Amino acid sequence: MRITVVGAGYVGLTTAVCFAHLGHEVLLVEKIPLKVDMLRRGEVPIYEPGMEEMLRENLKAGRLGVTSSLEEGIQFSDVIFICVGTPQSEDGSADLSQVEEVARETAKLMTSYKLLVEKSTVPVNTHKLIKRTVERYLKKKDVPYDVASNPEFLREGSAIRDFLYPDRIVIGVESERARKIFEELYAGFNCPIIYTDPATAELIKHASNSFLAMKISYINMVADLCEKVGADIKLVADGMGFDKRIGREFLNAGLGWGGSCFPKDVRAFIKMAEDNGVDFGLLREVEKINRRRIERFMEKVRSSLWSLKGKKLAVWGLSFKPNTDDIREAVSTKLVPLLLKEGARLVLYDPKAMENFRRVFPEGDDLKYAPDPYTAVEGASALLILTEWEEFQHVDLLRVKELMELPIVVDGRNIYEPSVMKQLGFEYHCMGRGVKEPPA
Ligand SMILES: NC(=O)c1ccc[n+]([C@@H]2O[C@H](COP(=O)([O-])OP(=O)(O)OC[C@H]3O[C@@H](n4cnc5c(N)ncnc54)[C@H](O)[C@@H]3O)[C@@H](O)[C@H]2O)c1
Ligand SMILES: O=c1ccn([C@@H]2O[C@H](COP(=O)(O)OP(=O)(O)O[C@H]3O[C@H](CO)[C@@H](O)[C@H](O)[C@H]3O)[C@@H](O)[C@H]2O)c(=O)[nH]1
Repeated sequence: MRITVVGAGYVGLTTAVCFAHLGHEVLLVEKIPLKVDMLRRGEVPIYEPGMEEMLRENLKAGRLGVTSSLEEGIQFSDVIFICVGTPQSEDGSADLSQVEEVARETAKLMTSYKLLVEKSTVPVNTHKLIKRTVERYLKKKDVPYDVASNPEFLREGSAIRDFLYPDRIVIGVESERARKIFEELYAGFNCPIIYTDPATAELIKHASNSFLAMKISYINMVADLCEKVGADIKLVADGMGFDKRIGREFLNAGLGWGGSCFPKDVRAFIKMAEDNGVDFGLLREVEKINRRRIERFMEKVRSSLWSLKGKKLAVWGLSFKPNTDDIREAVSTKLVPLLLKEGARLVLYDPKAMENFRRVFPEGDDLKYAPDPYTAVEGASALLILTEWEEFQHVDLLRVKELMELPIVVDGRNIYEPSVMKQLGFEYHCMGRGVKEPPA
């Protein structure tokens, strides 16, 4: 089948590359010329494991093209996936201007049937706004079209796997013609495919994201309690997670949730509920708990070091989670300014996100970037861990200890075993876990 994908961000690029991989003919439309040039050369503007290889393979096979012309995209196929950004507006709601623009420009160019698919995360009933826009801008009023919702659930860092092997596919359609197109498109997928109305599909996406954020905030509160009573949050999460109704995923306590999705989507869901007369106080609390994680971590840093003034601190991990170079709403972007404000001198290291971070936080007298984790800890009074990159599991901790001025580690992601760290001679602070003394 021929498919047009508009927007070459995490979602659009993954959608385009994966559909091409599955044998469809895909044209990817991106409005930033620099991105178009890079993609045509087989270069990926973001770090996403496996993406570059798959992009090159599909460009070479001629199944995937990249253009900056929406007109070309509209002429290319009948199925237009809208994958543009829906960032947060000042009042917390989703800014739908990019979606509106695509709907408007598509309508102006449409001369035959099109299926417009919302893949971006949008508030409930956005499909109605798209329809209204299309009606307004259609040059010939009798051109048939459908608008459908097919929300995307992929995670950054595992985007390709999540797209190709999803837990479920959700499709909100209003016509048999649109449904048939989706049936053909997703024919090879071996997972539940839920056909519903567009409003329900739009809500499934938001309800899922907010639920996951709630799960993390919940476990973070339990982690605080664990610290007070001497229990171990990892074991509590394991014990809860074996219950199939709960599940172990998204029960990792620590610095809380960030990224380009949860913060803006939880906010948008609260606003959406409020606009519809529903007070979602529960989610406001979920946000509040998440904001407090930063302060909880700072308390640990302060109490382990007394004053931060003039102290050299190493920071490992800047991306909002491992396997991505994305620093949008990453805890690092909030913690680094706080640490600098309290007088600390920082040396930062991240396997992939340093370039992005440096653009926002340029190097200065008190802020340096290290080429590897060992250089970062040289002479440091403490090591702070903000992201659980796999690489940190494999460092030589004895070498780390030797390089540091003081062997203090404040781990915001619980990546090491407290008892092992103690044996190695570290003063190890983590989130919700104490060092268990061996039984007498
Ligand atoms: N990032 C994720 O992991 C993820 C996962 C699921 C859903 N989502 C949702 O999907 C949507 C896209 O997210 P993203 O992270 O890919 O966004 P992004 O900001 O990384 O990418 C959006 C891209 O669309 C392009 N664009 C905007 N208007 C355009 C137009 N008129 N024509 C062509 N290109 C245009 C932008 O230049 C940009 O490259 C959002 O609604 C997001 O909430 C994101
Ligand atoms: O047990 C956990 C799991 C995650 N996180 C944090 O939660 C945030 C989000 O993580 P994750 O969900 O893995 O990343 P995203 O790529 O933002 O993906 C989320 O947001 C996407 C955009 O809507 C959805 O498509 C995905 O299903 C949803 O998981 C990150 O800061 C993680 O560090 C935790 O603190 N503890």
